[in-house]
Amino acid sequence: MDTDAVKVAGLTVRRGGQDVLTGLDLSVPAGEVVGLLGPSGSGKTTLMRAIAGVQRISAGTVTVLGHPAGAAPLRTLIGYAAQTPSVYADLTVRENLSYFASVLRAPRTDPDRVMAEVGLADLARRPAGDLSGGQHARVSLGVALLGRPRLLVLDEPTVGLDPVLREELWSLFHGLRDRGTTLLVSSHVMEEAGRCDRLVLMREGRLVTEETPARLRARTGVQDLEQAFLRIVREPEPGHGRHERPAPGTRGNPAPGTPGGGEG
Ligand SMILES: Nc1ncnc2c1ncn2[C@@H]1O[C@H](COP(=O)(O)OP(=O)(O)OP(=O)(O)O)[C@@H](O)[C@H]1O
Repeated sequence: MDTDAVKVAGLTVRRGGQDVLTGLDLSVPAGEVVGLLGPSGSGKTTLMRAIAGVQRISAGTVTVLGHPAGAAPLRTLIGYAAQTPSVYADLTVRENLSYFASVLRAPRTDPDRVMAEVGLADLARRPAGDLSGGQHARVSLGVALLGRPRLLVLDEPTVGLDPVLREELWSLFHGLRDRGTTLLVSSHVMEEAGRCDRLVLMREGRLVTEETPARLRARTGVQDLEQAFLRIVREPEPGHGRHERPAPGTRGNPAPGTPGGGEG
C-alpha cells in the first residue's frame, strides 16, 4: 500500500497569466498532520485547490489516495474546506449540513456529529447568512468532515477564531489523525506550526523546505519555528533549499491573520 496520501510531481499552475506554482514536488505521508505555511500569495491555496481537483494545472501530476486529483472516487474520500465558504446563506447551519450530507450520502447522524465537533451545536438553527466569518468557516469545516473522509484539505481553518476554539479544533485534528485521517492544513500563524507532524514551507510558488518541527529546530539550532524558517529562507543549505533567491528583508515573515487567497 502507498504510504503517501498525496504525491505532487513537477506541478506548474498559471493564474492570471503568471506561473504561481513552478515545478513543485511534494509528498504528504498518510496519517500525518502536515502544515502548509508561507507568506500571503506564496501559492498555498493554489496548491490545495490542485490537490482538491478544482484547479486547472499547466504541467505535472497530482495523485491523491492513488487517484488523479479530481477523479470521481475522490469525491467522498477528500474533505476540502476552502477559504471562501461555499454554503447557502438562506439555509440554517443544520440544513446546510443535512443538504451536503445527502449529496455525499453520508450517514444521517453526521450533521449532528460534525456540529458538535466544530462547536456549532448552539447555532444549528441560525441561517448561514447571519453567521460571523469564523462561524462561517466552521460550517465549511463541518461540511469537509461529513462522511469521515480519509484526507482533509483545510485552507486556514482557524483564521479568525478565538484561542479556545482554535485549541479545540487542533485537538479535533489530532484526534482525526490518531484515527488514521491525513490532514493538510494551511496557516499564516507560525504558532500553529508546532502542532503539525510535518511542515511544508512555501515561498513564491516553490517549496522551500519540508520536514518535522523537531528536525527543523535541530537543523537550524533555533527553537522558535518562525525564526527557524527565517534562517532557512536566508541561508539555504546546499542541495536542500529548492528556492533560488534569498529572502528580501522581512517578506519571509508571514503576516499573522492577513486575509488573502482567491478563486479562479
Ligand atoms: N483568480 C486568480 N487569478 C489570478 N491570479 C491569482 C488568482 N488567485 C490567486 N492568484 C495569484 O496566485 C498567487 C498565489 O495565490 P494563493 O492564493 O495560492 O496564495 P496563498 O499562499 O494561499 O495566499 P494567502 O495566504 O494570502 O491565502 C498570488 O500571486 C495570487 O495573486
